[in-house]
Amino acid sequence: MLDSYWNVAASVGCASLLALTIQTVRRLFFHPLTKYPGPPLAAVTLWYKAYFDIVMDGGWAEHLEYLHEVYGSCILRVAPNELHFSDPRAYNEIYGMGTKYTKQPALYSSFATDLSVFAMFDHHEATQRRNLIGPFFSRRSILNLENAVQSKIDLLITRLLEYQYLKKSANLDLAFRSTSLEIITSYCFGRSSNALDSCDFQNGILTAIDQTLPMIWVFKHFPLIKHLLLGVPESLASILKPSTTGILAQRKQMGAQIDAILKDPSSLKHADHETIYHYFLTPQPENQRLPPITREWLLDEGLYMRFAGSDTVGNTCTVATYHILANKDVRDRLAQEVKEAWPEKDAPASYETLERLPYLTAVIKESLRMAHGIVTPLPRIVGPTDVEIAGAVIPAGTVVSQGATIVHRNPEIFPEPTVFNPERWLQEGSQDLDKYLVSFSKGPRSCLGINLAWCELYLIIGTIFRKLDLTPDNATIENISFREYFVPVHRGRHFHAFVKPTAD
Ligand code: HEM
Repeated sequence: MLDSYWNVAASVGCASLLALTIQTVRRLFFHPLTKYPGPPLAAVTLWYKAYFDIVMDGGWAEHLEYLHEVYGSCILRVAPNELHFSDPRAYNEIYGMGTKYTKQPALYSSFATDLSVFAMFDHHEATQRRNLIGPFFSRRSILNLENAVQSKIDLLITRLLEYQYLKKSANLDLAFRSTSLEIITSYCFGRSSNALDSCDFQNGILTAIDQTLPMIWVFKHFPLIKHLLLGVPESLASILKPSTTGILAQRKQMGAQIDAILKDPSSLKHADHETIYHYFLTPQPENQRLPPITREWLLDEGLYMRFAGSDTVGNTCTVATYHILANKDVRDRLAQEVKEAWPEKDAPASYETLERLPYLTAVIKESLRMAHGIVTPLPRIVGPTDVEIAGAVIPAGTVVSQGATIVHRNPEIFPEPTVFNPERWLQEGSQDLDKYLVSFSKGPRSCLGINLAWCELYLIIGTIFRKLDLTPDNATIENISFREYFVPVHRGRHFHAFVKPTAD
């Protein structure tokens, strides 16, 4: 009896080994991507990438830069069925207008917001959903709700000014993330996150986001874990893995808000301004009818919006402030320009006034370049037929991507890429650089919140450097170095500064 078990086990073992050997040989020598250079291990197995994502603590984007240097090629095979491009002209061919490549489900399902527009794969469905949400983030809507944004920035300034009496420096990383979180929560949902009221800007939602982010690589490479942790009762999931409590707490809190609205949609009439719920719950024209709007759909969309709108803007403001304070010339020129346009600092300055300032605009563009926006290369599946990218024929079904960090750090486009140099955006012919600023991505799946993001960046950076005199507290570049968890995650000591009001 025991013998027959051993025989079965040995046969299964041999068959598995044989299958693995055949797969390895096929991937190495007979795969359509064989002609592209890259690490052989990456061509054979997805565990190569998993190692850099999980074990190297969000180290994939950094490793890609190293690989392009080592192999000296602008197209690399970085997984059995995946190519990464470093030639910046490829960016438009992968993501630009007119492309209809599908987002790669393996990555976009890792965020536990499967029903959001962000995680939609079908091009037609995503376009329909974007058309529904788009007007809410149009420039006109942003201008209408500018006061709601400005009032949160005024609160930020008040909170930061308290630090002059506390005799300690303020954590600007948390302060900016709290501000963008508060803005997106109020703008989209008509509620306050209370993030700007919490002591030293420490608050539950940011903690939950920080707990959730490291899980995305685990969920991507081990999807079963995601289903198990999110499928079991809440109390059990948090015992199994405390970092899921963040996701569960967020779902619970926003779920309660959605339940209240679905129970009594007329409560929306009392909101201070329009929210995304007004858009979603307004009956659509017959010819554009979307699938029925469910609680789960609203929940996934809301959770993604809150994530998309908070860390991205907050991180860009932190990177901007770090570099402006580290460069006296930049700081002086910026402060002077803003002061000239906004002489009475206690009177409000509008977004439209600030966006006309050329130096402030250049500072924001340079900050977006150095903050990158989303640091994970955004994977797309090409098809339905073979296509040409960067002059090479790419077989249908191949996953392709180009990281924003690769474009933003290209010395041929941005000489001395590690230097914060707003002047590069003001030189003759610099309009051509705009097409290489890819922080918001490009084309049909580019950022839906871009208008709100620009408005926030102008108002936050303009107001900070008009009203506050900041002195960095032991700042080093490590304060803004990051690990790649889709968005940049700052691991070390956060960027802190002492705060005083400006003289006039
Ligand atoms: C500096 C700030 C921001 C940056 C750099 C940024 C960047 C990006 C990028 C690169 C994408 C494409 C992601 C992908 O293809 O996987 C994206 C998508 C998206 N962003 Fe933003 N974003 C910012 C702010 C915002 C804000 C304030 C919102 C408002 C809610 C927002 C909402 C979205 C949404 C809904 C998508 C998904 C669009 C789709 O999949 O079709 N973003 N963003």
